[in-house]
Order: sequence, then structure tokens, then C-alpha cells
Amino acid sequence: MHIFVINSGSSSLKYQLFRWPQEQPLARGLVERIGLPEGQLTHTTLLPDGQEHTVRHTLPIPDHRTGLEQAMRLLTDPETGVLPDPADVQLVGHRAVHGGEEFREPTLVTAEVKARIRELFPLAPLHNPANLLGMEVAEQLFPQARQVAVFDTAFHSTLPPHAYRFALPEELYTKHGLRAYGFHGTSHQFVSQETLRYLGQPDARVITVHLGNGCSMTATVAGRAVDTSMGFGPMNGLVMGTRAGDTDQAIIFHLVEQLGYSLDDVKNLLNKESGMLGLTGHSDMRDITRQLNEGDPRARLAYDLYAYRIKKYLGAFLAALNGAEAIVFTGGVGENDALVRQLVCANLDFLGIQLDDTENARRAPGIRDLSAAGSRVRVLVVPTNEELEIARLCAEMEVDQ
Ligand SMILES: Nc1ncnc2c1ncn2[C@@H]1O[C@H](COP(=O)(O)OP(=O)(O)O)[C@@H](O)[C@H]1O
Ligand SMILES: CC(=O)OP(=O)(O)O
Ligand SMILES: [Mg+2]
Repeated sequence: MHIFVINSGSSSLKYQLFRWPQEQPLARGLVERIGLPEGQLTHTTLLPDGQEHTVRHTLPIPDHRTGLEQAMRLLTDPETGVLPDPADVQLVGHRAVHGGEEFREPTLVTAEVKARIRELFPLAPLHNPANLLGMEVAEQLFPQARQVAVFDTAFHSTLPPHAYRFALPEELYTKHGLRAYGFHGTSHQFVSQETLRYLGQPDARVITVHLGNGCSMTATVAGRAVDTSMGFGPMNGLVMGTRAGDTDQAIIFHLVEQLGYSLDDVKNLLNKESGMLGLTGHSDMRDITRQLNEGDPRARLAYDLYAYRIKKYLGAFLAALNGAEAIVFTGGVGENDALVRQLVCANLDFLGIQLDDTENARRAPGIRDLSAAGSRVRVLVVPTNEELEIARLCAEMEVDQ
């Protein structure tokens, strides 16, 4: 059978088409810079002889719907498409970001499930709307297929209460669900599993650092999450493309009471105008790298702040775990940006963390060990593959039914 997976992030949409159970990717694509003036669609067809054929289009992609429609045009193109008939797709896997406390397993998309995803919009305003849209567009494109949602929050359902509860009155948790949920769970799960296999240590303590447009870190033991940097919504913790991460609640009161912000203004500020964008004017790390190379001090500060925040969480999670066997970088920035990794790992030799600078600067595909010979903690790059993990979880659900 064929499984089509849609992974809508805040600024990008990724998709992959698999032949199953071979786990064979037939095509994959990336729609980037959604909402920015120059959107980019990269579509790769994986040919039977192992060759890849990639086309790139630069065009305005105002929203996720347009991105998905463009992708479908390429997939079903009568001459070059690998999916002549959309009816060949039996299963569509969707990334869904916020699943609250109830969605801990892959879930068949029904009208009720969609309604619940909609109710969770306020908690993940950059993501759940794009996820739901993906489901609605896919229902039209693949009317015969089963649609399954895999939630970012699911992997974090193993967090202990002292990690997920806030020091707020109990009722706010018991009646209103105010707790940390954690996000990017599918990526943290995939990457931690890959790492355990790579190390040959199924019980290892692994800290996964997912740096995409959104960024989060998770402390894991034997592949189970025990703490994570994101909280109630995907805003807390690390500095991100457009999200501030940790700030001080007092700032919110000051913005509203002294500077005349409405609550909507604050939400917009913290979700869409802050983070790297607020510091540099750019949200895409490649633009900030360019700015840095031109000697712009704003880019320097932004890099330092971004890396320092990761370092602080690393310290916290190493304390929570009483050490770690591996620290793993993943996501668009984590996999590609050597300077971020260098700044994060600098001056951590007292913890037994030492990076091999040459290995760190080298570009290569696949899992890479960046640690210096004497490093007690392994520093790895493990490319994430949320789509494959989603396809596996959806296929497992089919078998279990
Ligand atoms: N070669 C690269 N060097 C530095 N940053 C990169 C590179 N390639 C991608 N990135 C960054 O990765 C981020 C997007 O990561 P990704 O994981 O695809 O995001 P999303 O959260 O949308 O899934 C962007 O900030 C982009 O600039
Ligand atoms: C949850 C989240 O921040 O996702 P993304 O990084 O894809 O925006
Ligand atoms: Mg992502």
C-alpha cells in the first residue's frame, strides 16, 4: 500500500509518499518560507534505480493550502508524477501538534477529533490550524483513504508530574488542564530511538535538541521522555525563529498595563514577532548566517543568545538525568548549523563534553559523531524524519485494529 504523510510546521510543510510495508520513500517534498515573499517548493522523486530527481520552484506560497495543492500537482503530474492515481493512497498520516492530555496514541481523524483539534487552536495558534487544514485538504484529495493524526504531545505523556505540573493552584490543572505538554514529540522519539540503536545502549540517557523553526529539547532515559523545554503551548523554552521562548511574565503585565498592548498584540508579539526575527529582522537561520558574515552585531548577539539558552537547558537536563550518554542535535538548524553547535558545546569540558571542531564543521549526510576523542558525552547529529516516524505509527495502528 501507499502512505502519504503531511507534516505542517509553523513555516514549512513537509510531505513524503511511502510504499509500505517496504518503508520505501517514493517522493518527498518541502514547502518552505510559507507566508514570506519568496516561497520555495522543493520536490524530490526517488527513482527505482536509486537516483533522485529534484525540482525547485520559487513562488509566492501565502498559506499551507497553496503549498499542499502545488505539491499534489507535482505528485500526480501525468508525465513525471509518481502517483498517477491518488486512489492508490490508502493511509494519510498527519502531524498534529497539540493533542492535550487525551491524544496519546495515533488517532483516526473523525469529525469529533477535528473538533477537538480546533478547540486546541488557542494553545498552538501557529500549528493546529495548519494541521487541521492539511486534514481537510487531504480528505478532499484522498477521499478513499484513512486519515490518521499523530500528535507532537504524545511522546511527552511519560513526563513525571514534577516535570509537567506548574506551581499554580491545583484546580487549574485538574479542571482546566494547565500543565506542560511538550512538543516535537515525533522528532524527539525518532531521534532518541535512532541514537539508542546507534550507541547500542538501549538504556542510555539522551538529550535531544530539536532546532527547526520551532525549537525544543527533551531529556530521555531508555527512549522515554522525562522532561522537555516546551510547556503548555509551543512557546516556552528555547529561542526560536519568531517565538521568544522563556521570557518573564512581568513583561506581559508591563506591555498591557504600561505600553497599551492588547492581549492579542502580546500573543502576536511573542509568537510571530520575537525570537530571531525580533533580534535580527530575519526568522530563517540562513539569512541570519548571511547577516553574521556581513559583520552585523545584531546577528552576533542573536546567535549568542540562541546558543546560550540551549546551554542553560543542557545544564538543567544534565542535572535532571545525573549526566547523559549523548547529546543529539537535529532539525534544520541542529543538523546544518555548525556555529550553533560550537557555541552550545563550548566550555563544557567540566561536564565531559568536547566537540571535534573539524568533524563539527564537515558536512555529511546521516548520523554523525562530532565528539572529540576524550569526550565522555557523545555529541551527535541525528537527522530527524518525522514523516517516516508518523508513517510507522500509522501503519502500526492499522495492524493493531
Ligand atoms: N544549511 C543550513 N544552515 C543553517 N540553517 C539551516 C540550513 N538549512 C536549514 N536551516 C534552518 O532550519 C530552519 C528550518 O528547520 P526545519 O526543521 O525545516 O523547520 P520546521 O520547524 O519548519 O519544521 C530554518 O531556520 C532554516 O534556516
Ligand atoms: C511545535 C513546533 O514548534 O513545531 P515547528 O518547529 O514545526 O514549528
Ligand atoms: Mg518541524
